[in-house]
Amino acid sequence: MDIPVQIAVRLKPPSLEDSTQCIFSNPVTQIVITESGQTFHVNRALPVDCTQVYLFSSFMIPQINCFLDGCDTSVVVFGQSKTGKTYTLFGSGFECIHSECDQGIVPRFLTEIFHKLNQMPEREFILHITWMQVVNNNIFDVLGAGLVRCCNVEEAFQYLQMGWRQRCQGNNHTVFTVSMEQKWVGSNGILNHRMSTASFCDLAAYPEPGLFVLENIIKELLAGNPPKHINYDQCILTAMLRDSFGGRAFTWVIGCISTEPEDYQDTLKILNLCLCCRGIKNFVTVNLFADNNTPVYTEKSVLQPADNNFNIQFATAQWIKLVSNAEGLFNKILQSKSLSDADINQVSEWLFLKAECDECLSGDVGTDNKEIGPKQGLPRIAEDTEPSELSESDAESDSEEDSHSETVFQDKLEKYMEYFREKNDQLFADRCEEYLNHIDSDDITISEISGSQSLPTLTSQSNSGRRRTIQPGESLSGAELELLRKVAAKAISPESQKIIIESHKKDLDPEPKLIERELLKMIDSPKTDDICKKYRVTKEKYTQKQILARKLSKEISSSQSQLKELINLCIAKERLIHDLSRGVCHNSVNKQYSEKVENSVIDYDMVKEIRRHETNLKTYKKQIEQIKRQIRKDEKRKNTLDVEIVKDKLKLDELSETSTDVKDRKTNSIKHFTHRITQLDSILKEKTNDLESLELSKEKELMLRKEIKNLRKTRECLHDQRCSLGHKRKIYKSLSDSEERKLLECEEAIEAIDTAIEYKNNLICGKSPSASLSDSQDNRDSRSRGEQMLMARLDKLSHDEMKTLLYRYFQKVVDLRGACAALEAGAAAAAEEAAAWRTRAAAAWRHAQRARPHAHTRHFQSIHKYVDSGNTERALSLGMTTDSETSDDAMRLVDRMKQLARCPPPPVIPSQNLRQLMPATNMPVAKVTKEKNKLVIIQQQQQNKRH
Ligand SMILES: Nc1ncnc2c1ncn2[C@@H]1O[C@H](COP(=O)(O)OP(=O)(O)OP(=O)(O)O)[C@@H](O)[C@H]1O
Repeated sequence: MDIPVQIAVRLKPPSLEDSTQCIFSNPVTQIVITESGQTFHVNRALPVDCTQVYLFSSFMIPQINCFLDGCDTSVVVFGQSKTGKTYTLFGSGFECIHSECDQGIVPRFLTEIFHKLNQMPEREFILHITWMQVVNNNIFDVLGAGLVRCCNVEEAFQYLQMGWRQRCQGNNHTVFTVSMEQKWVGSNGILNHRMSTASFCDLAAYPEPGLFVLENIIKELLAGNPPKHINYDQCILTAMLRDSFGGRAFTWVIGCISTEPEDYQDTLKILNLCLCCRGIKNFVTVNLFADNNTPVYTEKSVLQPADNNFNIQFATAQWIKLVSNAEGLFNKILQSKSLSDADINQVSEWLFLKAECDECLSGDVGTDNKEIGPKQGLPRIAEDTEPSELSESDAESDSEEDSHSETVFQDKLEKYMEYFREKNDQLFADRCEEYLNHIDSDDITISEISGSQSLPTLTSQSNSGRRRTIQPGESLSGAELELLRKVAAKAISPESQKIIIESHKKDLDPEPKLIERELLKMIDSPKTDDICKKYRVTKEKYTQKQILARKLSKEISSSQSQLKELINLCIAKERLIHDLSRGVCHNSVNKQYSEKVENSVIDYDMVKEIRRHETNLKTYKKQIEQIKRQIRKDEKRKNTLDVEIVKDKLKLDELSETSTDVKDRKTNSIKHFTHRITQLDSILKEKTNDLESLELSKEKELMLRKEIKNLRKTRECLHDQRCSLGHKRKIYKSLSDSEERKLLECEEAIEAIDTAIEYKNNLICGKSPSASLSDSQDNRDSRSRGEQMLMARLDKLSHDEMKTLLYRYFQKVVDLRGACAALEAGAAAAAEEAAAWRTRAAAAWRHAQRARPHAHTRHFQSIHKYVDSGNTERALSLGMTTDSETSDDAMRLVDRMKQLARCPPPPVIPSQNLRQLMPATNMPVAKVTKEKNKLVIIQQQQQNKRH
């Protein structure tokens, strides 16, 4: 099985506590990160304070189990000088003064191996150690005795102590090897014979030449797809590490690195080399001996064939029971729907094979078999059922013995029944628990399955077990494959296992993974886009590979069932041939000569028949070979696909992790920026408002100034008009009515324009126009209710309405002024007339003085006095009382007075009073002048008041 080289990175603790660290590791995410942010994904990122125990337990247990199961293992330590390579592999030393806690991987490995072997007394083992050093491409045996046999841990430690003392110090490579041969008979009666080697290599630091050669080989291996021939014999080191890189060992590479900034470049080099190793795939297999898996019978069983026969029959019966139990259990598990697709396939296949077995056992195999007899037994152990026929013949020869053996048989039957029932129940309970644990946590330790007891059950679970019957020792058994699969699963790190489970789960779940959805939804950015793209491409590949793997599984299982059919046919044929041959022999040996002649024709036919069957058998065997080759090819392809799927899954996970990181960082920065933007936005809004108001006020000011300018122009025009009209009136002493009105309009308009200019000036100066225009509290208080209502109404008028109203008032004012002027003129004429009359009255008086007595004089004097003072009523009343002899002039005077009394002089309306018609009666009057480019505003309200 292809298992990638596994990588662990160990950081050497900084020499000083407060010294700066330029490399960090995250044991949770298994990432080593440099100060520049460069990340290295490894299988184990060990913490800087990682103890020797932690290091050992974090990845060496699966290696030990693998080694015990017959696989080669390897630990290779890379690193610059003084980074703890030797410390990691061996510890600080093996003298009494050295603490056990400091023991490195090698002593712990030896301790654990001997401990486990002690727990498995059924295993015979021979364990050897070697300790070699490569100094300048020369090999140097540290122990001086080549392979050294160790029977127990104490012996091993003695050699360790010795080697530690004898080893060469300096920059050289050290290779420590433990090789072990094991033999044991499994509870299934199968002899297991395995050989495994564990090598531990403490590599020299750069620039040792062998290291460069190794580096090149690693790169060659990495680039070689399909694998090309690698020349390992370039130097001693690479020859020794042949199995560790691109070979058959289950390899862990440990990168020992320094965290000191001055070693940064060297550290990066080591990390990159480690990462290169990660891409190498080793083909790990169980090293089986050529004589493995052949049934082994104990002495007793050889001596008592009848008992053995019985045992086999009984075992067959129990086996059938066991298989039925398993069937029930599998059906239950299938119904629970908690299995992945691959598991469902496996279980379905198992059930299918079971059904086939049932058919076979019920005697419906074929006509050939039927001819032979009813006792078929299981196809795989068909030859073992032969002794049953023997027992028949024995029965004929010795019937007495039979009756005795029947009682013994009954006793034994009961004993074995009890024993098998117990065993069966226990086995199933164990398997069931293991299986459920596997479903729950996917965390079966290899040690659980590596024991000899677990093998039969695993064989029963695996269809590949059939291959053993076909070609013993040539390929791996189902149990072994299962074991390797689990070793591979263990070796891939718990994270990868999770991924596999996830991927299985996902197959059942049509909903895409959350992270995937999230990833696809991610915010657009070049980096995220790239990740998304990569993720999609990898995902597509991954899905295709999964489909292909499933297809291959199906193909394999159909080939296997085909194979099974053919094997059954072969067995049947062999039996037939065997029986026919026996028949021929029997004829030729036992019969008389005459009978022989009689039967020679029959024999001839039988021989022909045998030949025919033999030809058929050959064809079947050829087909079997072909199918086997095909299966092997498919399985290899599937294994490669499986590894690729796991790799893709890892890649997908990495990508999703990266994208999550990017996304998190992005979200954080987006949050930060959003906050900042909100802040800036509010500031901007404030500033914009200020600016707007400033701009507005500037614009407004400009507008106002423009308006004032225009108003002034209009005022000038009006003023000109007024002047010309006034001039005309001066010249011609009077004006036409329309001209008079025009003059008044001009004057009023000029006054209105002045007010408007004053108003706009107020606005420019920043005085609230409303303050000047709107009614102040005083005004409001002083107003009558009617006025207040009127003001309220005016406030609600629209612009146009206000314009119309103002225009009307303007016309009214002009009208009033016109009327006023007319009245003034009338009054002036009347005054003139009164003066004329007074002159005439005086003349008349003088005339009367001369003609009348003094009494009248006083009377007329008082009349005149009242007329002069304007008290016409009084003058009139006096006039009434005048004598009848009063002159005609006096009478005319009286008439005129009466006329004047009926038309009193019109009241003079000062023009400024017209302003009171406007709502703002106390509008401030400001005089705006320019003085050295500054506006000087003189408040004139007081003056107005005085007016
Ligand atoms: N993780 C660690 N914890 C405690 N001590 C350590 C650690 N790593 C290394 N040391 C100590 O650092 C020193 C150097 O370690 P070691 O000799 O193992 O380095 P090295 O890489 O094998 O060096 P060289 O290449 O020269 O053989 C030793 O004294 C060892 O005890």
